Formats: sequence, structure tokens, C-alpha cells
Amino acid sequence: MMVGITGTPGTGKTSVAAELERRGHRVVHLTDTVRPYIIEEDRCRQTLVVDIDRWAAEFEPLDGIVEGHLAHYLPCDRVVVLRCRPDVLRQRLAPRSYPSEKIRENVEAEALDVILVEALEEHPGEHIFEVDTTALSVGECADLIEQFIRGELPSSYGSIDWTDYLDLNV
Ligand SMILES: Nc1ncnc2c1ncn2[C@@H]1O[C@H](COP(=O)(O)OP(=O)(O)O)[C@@H](O)[C@H]1O
Repeated sequence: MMVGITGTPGTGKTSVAAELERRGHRVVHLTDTVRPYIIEEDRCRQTLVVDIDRWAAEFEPLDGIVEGHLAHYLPCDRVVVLRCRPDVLRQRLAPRSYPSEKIRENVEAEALDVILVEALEEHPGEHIFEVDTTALSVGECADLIEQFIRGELPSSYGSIDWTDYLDLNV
């Protein structure tokens, strides 16, 4: 089974993937796989533009966890969407050397459920599991993900509403 862990930058993908790897899961970090598919580098926004269609088409499915904010574009059997309340996300992103515009864009995307909507465009809802990491430890997030993978927890998504936090970006 290939399980994607996706989410806005700062929601905790790298941290929870490291914990799942420590627990014995095979983990592939997708940033390590996109380099041959980079179309351009947007230096101002410190963003790489990737040919997602070609990358996803050529990706060899695997039994394990694929971690990265493009994971939901892969033919995953299950997709975990990590979430974080926008004000807390802003704090998590603050130590990064991101331009303020990039932080604003990410916080806004999180408030608008952008990654969840993208995931739902690619996968049936019953394969999707949203985890609100705001008040959970990395270990608690990993516990929930393992329970979902084992089929002990049903899919769940759509209960988060962070539109009230959109004005944080003003
Ligand atoms: N569940 C969590 N609770 C509190 N802080 C977290 C949690 N997950 C990640 N963090 C912290 O948030 C920041 C971003 O986490 P990271 O794993 O790098 O996110 P991503 O890979 O999605 O960009 C890091 O400082 C990390 O320690």
C-alpha cells in the first residue's frame, strides 16, 4: 500500500514521516525525486516549479509512505492531509528563511483548505484522512496515521474551517 502524507509547508510532514520511519515504515521524501522534473526555479519565492504530470506519471508506486506537499498527485492508495491552524502555522514557518510573501501565501492556502481540495480532486474521499496537528504531538499524529493505515480508523475530512483566520494575512 502506498500512503501519501501531504500538507501545506509547516504542517509537520517531515517530522511525522521521520517518526514513522523510526517505527519501521519505509519512507520516501518526494523532494528527493522531483529534481529531474524541475521546469524552472522561482528564486523570488524560493520555489521550484515541477512538471507534476510527468513526475507523477513516471513515479514507480511503492509499498510505503511518500512524504511531500505533492504526494496527493501520486496514485496513492491512501492520502493523509496534515493540517495546522493558520496562526500556529505562521509561528512554525517563522524560523524559515522564507520571504514574508511566501509565508503569507502558505498561511492563506492553509486557511482555504487548498491541499485538501487538491487531494479530493485526485482521490475518493474514503481514501483521505485529515489530521489536525495543531494540538497533537508528532507521536500522536503518527499513532493516528498508523491506525488509519491499518484500517482501525475510518477516513475523515472536511470538518476543519479556518476561514476566520484569513484576516491574519492582512
Ligand atoms: N505535531 C507537531 N506539533 C508541534 N510542532 C510540530 C509538529 N509537527 C511539526 N512541528 C514543528 O513544525 C515545524 C515544521 O515541521 P516540518 O515537519 O518541517 O513540516 P513540513 O515538513 O510539513 O514542512 C518544525 O519546527 C516542527 O518541529
